[in-house]
Amino acid sequence: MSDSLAFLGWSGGKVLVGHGPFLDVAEPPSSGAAFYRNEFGLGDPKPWRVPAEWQLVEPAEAMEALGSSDMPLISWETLEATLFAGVFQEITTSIRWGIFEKTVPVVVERGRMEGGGGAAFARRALATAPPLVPYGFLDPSGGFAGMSPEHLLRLDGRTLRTMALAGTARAEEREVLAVDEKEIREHEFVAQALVSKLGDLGRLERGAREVLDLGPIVHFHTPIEVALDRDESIDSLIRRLHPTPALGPLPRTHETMSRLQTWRDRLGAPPEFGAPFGAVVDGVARVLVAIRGLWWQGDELKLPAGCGVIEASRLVNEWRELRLKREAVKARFGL
Ligand SMILES: C=C(O[C@H]1C=CC=C(C(=O)O)[C@@H]1O)C(=O)O
Repeated sequence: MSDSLAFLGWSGGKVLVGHGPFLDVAEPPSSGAAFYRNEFGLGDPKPWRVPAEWQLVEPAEAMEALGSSDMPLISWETLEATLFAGVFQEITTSIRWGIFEKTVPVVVERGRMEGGGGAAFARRALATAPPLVPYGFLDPSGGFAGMSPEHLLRLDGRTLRTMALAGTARAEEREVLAVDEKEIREHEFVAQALVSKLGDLGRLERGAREVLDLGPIVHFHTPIEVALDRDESIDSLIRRLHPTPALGPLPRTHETMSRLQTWRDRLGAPPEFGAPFGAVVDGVARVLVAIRGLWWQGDELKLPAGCGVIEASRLVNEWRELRLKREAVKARFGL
């Protein structure tokens, strides 16, 4: 047994826990469990990680197994707006030139930890309640843990479920979000892109756009379900969907992806931030979008957040939205 561990909120209130060492493979096993971990650009040829041991347990049991280490003390660095402002400017120029309709830069707040955090972060993530889903991957040198509100997909037999999640406001601004044209437009880019990416796979049902409450923060949410005409592999569905315009560029081309990757690298986004993270258990798959989390390596901590930028976006508002998302993550982790 090694000290590496992965977890993911599963159906029925359970959590899937996998213990390393993990065997990295190109395809998911047809029975048993494997985790899916990849980078944003999906460059890993063996993204499936088969654990040496796995269980589906109650979150409390998974938390207990992580021990009782204290939360680390964190000294956060002041986040300078200059770098983001430069990227924002380049994005708005690209939008005006017609290269993008929408893209999603990522800003990273950095901190230094005193007293190691992995297990304590994972325990906090596991304490979350739906609609947030806990996820994480830890080894002795580093890892990530978070509570994501966004499923990239859930696949059970020929039923595929996904969602558009984009458009953000503070809880107090819930009413105005519901009629905010810019936020609706931002959301509709995502919902309509999903409909057009999936429409040829079977009978698609798009649910109504509604406001999803996540405590201090609210989003527009549209559920989408497809009754698939034939069996589809999880990997091909992941590639078809990721990144949706909730995290990626619209249109999604080699060129727009590479521009986004350059901005992400410049701003220091962790490679797995916004990437699919999921698992398969006996052929049933759940794949999240890895957002609202913490990433660490040694004593260095990162808290990334992204924001959708469209033509109507303004720097000050996006900066405020990024802070809101980071504050929501800090509050959930008790930081
Ligand atoms: C990219 C993030 O959020 C996504 C999910 C919900 C709303 C979003 C938005 O309004 O921009 C983002 O698409 C993040 O939390 O870092």
